[in-house]
Amino acid sequence: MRVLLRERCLIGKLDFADASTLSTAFNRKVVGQVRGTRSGFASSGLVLGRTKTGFLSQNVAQRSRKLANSCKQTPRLDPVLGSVRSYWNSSGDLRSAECGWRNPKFGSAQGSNPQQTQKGTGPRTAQAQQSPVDSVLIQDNAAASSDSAVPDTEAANALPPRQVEEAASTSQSESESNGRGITSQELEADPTYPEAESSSNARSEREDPTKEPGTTTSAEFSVREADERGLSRGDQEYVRELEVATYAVHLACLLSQRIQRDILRDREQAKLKKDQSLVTIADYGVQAVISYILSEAFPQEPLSMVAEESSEALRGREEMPTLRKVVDAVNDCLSNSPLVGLPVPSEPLSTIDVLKAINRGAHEGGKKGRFWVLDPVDGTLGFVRGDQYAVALALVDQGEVVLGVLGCPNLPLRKEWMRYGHRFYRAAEAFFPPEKGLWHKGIVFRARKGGDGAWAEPLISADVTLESVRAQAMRAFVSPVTDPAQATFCEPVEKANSNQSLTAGLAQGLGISTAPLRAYSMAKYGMLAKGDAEIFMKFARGDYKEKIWDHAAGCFIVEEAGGVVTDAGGRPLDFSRGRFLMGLDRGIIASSNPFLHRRLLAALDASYDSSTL
Ligand SMILES: Nc1ncnc2c1ncn2[C@@H]1O[C@H](COP(=O)(O)OS(=O)(=O)O)[C@@H](OP(=O)(O)O)[C@H]1O
Ligand SMILES: [Mg+2]
Repeated sequence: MRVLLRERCLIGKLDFADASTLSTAFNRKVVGQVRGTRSGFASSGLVLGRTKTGFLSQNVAQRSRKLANSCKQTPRLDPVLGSVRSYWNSSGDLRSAECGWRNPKFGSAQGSNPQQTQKGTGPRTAQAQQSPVDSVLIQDNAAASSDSAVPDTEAANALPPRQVEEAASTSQSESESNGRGITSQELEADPTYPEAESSSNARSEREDPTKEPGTTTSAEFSVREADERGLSRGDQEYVRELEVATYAVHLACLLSQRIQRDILRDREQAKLKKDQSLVTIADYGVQAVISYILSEAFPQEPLSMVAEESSEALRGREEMPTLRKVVDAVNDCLSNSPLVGLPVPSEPLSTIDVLKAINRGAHEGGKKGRFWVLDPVDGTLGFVRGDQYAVALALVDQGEVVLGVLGCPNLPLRKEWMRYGHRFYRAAEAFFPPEKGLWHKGIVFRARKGGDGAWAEPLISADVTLESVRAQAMRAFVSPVTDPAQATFCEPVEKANSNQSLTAGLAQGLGISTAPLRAYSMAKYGMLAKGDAEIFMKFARGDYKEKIWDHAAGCFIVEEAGGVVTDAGGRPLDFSRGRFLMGLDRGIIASSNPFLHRRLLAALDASYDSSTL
């Protein structure tokens, strides 16, 4: 009798030194290694399998090596997924192993010929002979995604351009003058924007039929809970704001996830702004969704928000297809509102509604009053590359950050994964099913002043209820490590955004021995808040002025998780001086505890040479 076992393995160009980290991350044993050279590029990798027998490992390694050598194009950057079939006889001896793999980059499946690869002495089973080597297990995440919803441009072109341009150019001063930005006449004149059928259908399906008009929303419920628990007024402050902000970020993350999948299929969707920074439909869409939800939840006062995007770049006839996509994405996203206990808008938002919502982000900030601070898609570069990014929302009251919500849709629960590209993580996740709960879908951090520290919860998704997400929420704590030699530091990926030679020198001075963890976006603050790294450093070059939306939410979350964030002079970041972090001394540093922070400041004092920046 023969037993056919199908082993799924992961083959990738990974450093063998990473074996233990990777096998911990996978909770799998490393069973083989691939080495080979082709076209001048070294091809090497690991084979991870579920088996515990070294027997398979040898065979797999041999087969994989042959495959690597026989391929015209060896994988250079992306890890490659493959499969191994092994044939065992009844006594447990391996008769043959076959290995196939595919480089998603080049799209061609590579596989060994079953006839040639058979090593065993016994005859092959009919089943084994008939089925070809399963050389393509999973495709690149983006290609496999089923989302489409790319609207036709005809309807968008039907919009009178003048009206849209006017709406797009509404300045904050105008919007402050009437509190809503666009006059009711303009609103009425809004042409019947082709209402997305899908949005209204989705809405009627999703609308909670059990919810009576006038019943409490979850946000109200929290306030009531707080009342019942007899909390003082001070303790209750910002409870409702935090709830609404958290729901808004959860929902907006769904929008960003969808657009990220679209972008990975079609990179043309990312555009350059005038300042040469990237912008996508997600930036506008997330800003509109969050702005809309906040202004609906707190209608008593006009929404004040300092946010990265303005609709200026959406002006003009040629931008109408983009604008149309933004409006569709916003309505599609808001149709999911019941997922977070919020009502669906009675009518889908019109183009003007969306432009107005985006333009509410033009507040100047400052010391007085309350304003929200939003980076709709922080780490746009990571976003378009299918990697880390964050949706970051904070509330500033009288110049002080009082709550923060940081959505990190691609942040893995296990820090080992941060050493690898996120697309690898997604592909491998499909390969080795997640071990723990809902955390593989992304993480949302939240905290408020006077609350009980920072919390992390899994990101909601279409099939995951708010209740199940909340049931898994955990307090987020910074790492307990105090020995710099044991510490990990993180920093921006791009050299242009931070002086990496300066940070390398500082790390060396501190005795940090591990390589820096480079990650896009405020996900780095998230990593600190959940104990994945002990230090964060960013030293912008030249006269670059840091923006408050790039740090407000992340900085607050880290502090609430027990960490310290200052500038390089040891002063707290000042979010009360407008849209920029004015008066910043050199750069931004964050540590998991005051002890490490003092050591870092001392190292900075010792090694800082102003000519290096
Ligand atoms: N020259 C320069 N120096 C320093 N910082 C800059 C610079 N240019 C842009 N930015 C801001 O940095 C934000 C991205 O920071 P990251 O930590 O994600 O950087 S990196 O992409 O990982 O290198 C990025 O945020 P997003 O625009 O939201 O991506 C910018 O606000
Ligand atoms: Mg940013």
